[in-house]
Amino acid sequence: MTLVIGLTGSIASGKSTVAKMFKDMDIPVIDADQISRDVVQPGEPAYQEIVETFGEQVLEEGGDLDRKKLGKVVFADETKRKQLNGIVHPKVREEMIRRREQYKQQQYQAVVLDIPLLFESNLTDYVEKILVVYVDEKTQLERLMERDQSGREDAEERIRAQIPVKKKAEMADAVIDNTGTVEGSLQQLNDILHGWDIV
Ligand SMILES: Nc1ncnc2c1ncn2[C@@H]1O[C@H](COP(=O)(O)OP(=O)(O)OP(=O)(O)O)[C@@H](O)[C@H]1O
Repeated sequence: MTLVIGLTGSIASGKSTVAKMFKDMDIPVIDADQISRDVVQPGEPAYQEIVETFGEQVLEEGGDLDRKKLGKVVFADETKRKQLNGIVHPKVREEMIRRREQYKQQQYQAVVLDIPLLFESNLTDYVEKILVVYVDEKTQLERLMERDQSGREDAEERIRAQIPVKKKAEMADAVIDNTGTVEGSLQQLNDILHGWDIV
């Protein structure tokens, strides 16, 4: 039996860092953000629908989707944003499930669905265990500003746009506190996986 683990957290809490630990253990990781970029590539299912809905103004010269322009078009308009999500989200979900089932068939011990907005998008039923990567607020802000070279206000606003990571931790089956060192977080991950009878 393959254990399906949902990996989530908040912006800059350390999800990618923990996802890499899973990959290093040869546990496959399905990356929702990557898939949401894949499904809008020319020739892929969501691409045509987006062009039909929003027009060629959202394309780059070479025909690729211009994500920045599209972002601008939907940013200020909730109806359009919903329209876009209505096109993209089902395709992303479909692809995540397809890959999840593939890994199950291959009888991996575990498969990880890396979904930053697992709670916000109500995808908790897609997984069996929820693992939240937590970090305290001060460290989160510092790491976000450092990584993205962004100002305090901008970083605070992006953090506020998601459910607070403390709240997510309360809804998790297991929590990694990534406020300390990466080595410390790896130790916590190993302990959690032992508890789930993996590796
Ligand atoms: N334990 C740690 N100690 C020091 N720095 C860390 C630690 N964990 C992560 N970082 C750094 O903090 C930043 C955020 O980590 P990471 O990119 O893994 O977060 P994330 O949750 O995937 O973020 P996002 O959702 O924004 O993509 C990165 O620059 C990363 O190198």
